[in-house]
Amino acid sequence: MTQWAIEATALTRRFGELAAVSSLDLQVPSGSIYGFLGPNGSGKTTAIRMLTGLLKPSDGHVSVLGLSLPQEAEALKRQIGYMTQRFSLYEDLTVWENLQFVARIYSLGFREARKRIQQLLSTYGLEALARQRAGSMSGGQRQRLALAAATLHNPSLLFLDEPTSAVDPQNRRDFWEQLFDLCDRGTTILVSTHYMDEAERCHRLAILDSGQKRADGPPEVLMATMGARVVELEAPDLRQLKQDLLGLPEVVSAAQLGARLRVLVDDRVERPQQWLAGLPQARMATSLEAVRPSLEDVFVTCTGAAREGQ
Ligand SMILES: Nc1ncnc2c1ncn2[C@@H]1O[C@H](COP(=O)(O)OP(=O)(O)OP(=O)(O)O)[C@@H](O)[C@H]1O
Repeated sequence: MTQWAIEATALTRRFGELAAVSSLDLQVPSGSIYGFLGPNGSGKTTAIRMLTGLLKPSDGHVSVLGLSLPQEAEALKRQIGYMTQRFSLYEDLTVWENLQFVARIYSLGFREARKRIQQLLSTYGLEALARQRAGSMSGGQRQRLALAAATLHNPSLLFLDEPTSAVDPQNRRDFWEQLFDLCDRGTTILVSTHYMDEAERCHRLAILDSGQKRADGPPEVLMATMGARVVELEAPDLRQLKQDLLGLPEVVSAAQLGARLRVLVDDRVERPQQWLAGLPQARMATSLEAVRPSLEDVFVTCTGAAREGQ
């Protein structure tokens, strides 16, 4: 196995005037869970489609599992699994029939298919639903079926495009347990999401915005090196305080969270807590607390989202 499951250099896809993905450099380590974090329209699906060989890049080089794309896309197909954003199985077929259909696509023999399907039904808690039509299942059940279908042929690389957008928090947690199980068994996973908590579970991630990669690395490194520190304030008039603080060049962003104001202070300010406490704008503050950064803070600092949203 090569060190990198995916390597891309200057990967670009244009649709007319629009650069949906622009000069993307990427290295995804084998055996890890790698995240694409970005808002709607940031280019996550377009990048994934290029990395699966389904969409031709306008520019750049891509190698996936040692195969050059798009030239070797056909050879790649059997080695990857792809769970698309929308449920792409047959709603009129039962769970069993859907999996049988996928097994036929991968030319599994009758016995082999039956064994593998039974295995998958057990892994993904679908045994009792085997004879149920996919169209009548809940979001979480459909998602488990889609994951079973995407992994039926034991791919070494799995692409998941916003897999948890239609499921509740408990199902999301269970789903991530299943991803870690797959990863423990050696599968490399590339997963796109716009949920920050989900991105934080990845071993590494790339932050995408308007088709460009703004940052990449392990979540804890991104949080430690984002160039700002976080202080939460409590005060009587948070809306006014927010406006006042945003006028200061040292303040990267300020966002209200319930009764608190979360302030990102440029890390050139040595003691952000004391600095804020000494500002006349913050004289009414009743509490000031330094807190751990989140990926949302990283996102705000590297995309400039906070200032645009003022
Ligand atoms: N086939 C296409 N033709 C024209 N424009 C496209 C096409 N596919 C995507 N785009 C545009 O490219 C940009 C990136 O879209 P993409 O679907 O890759 O983003 P995304 O991050 O996956 O968004 P979402 O979270 O909404 O799925 C968008 O502006 C989109 O409208």
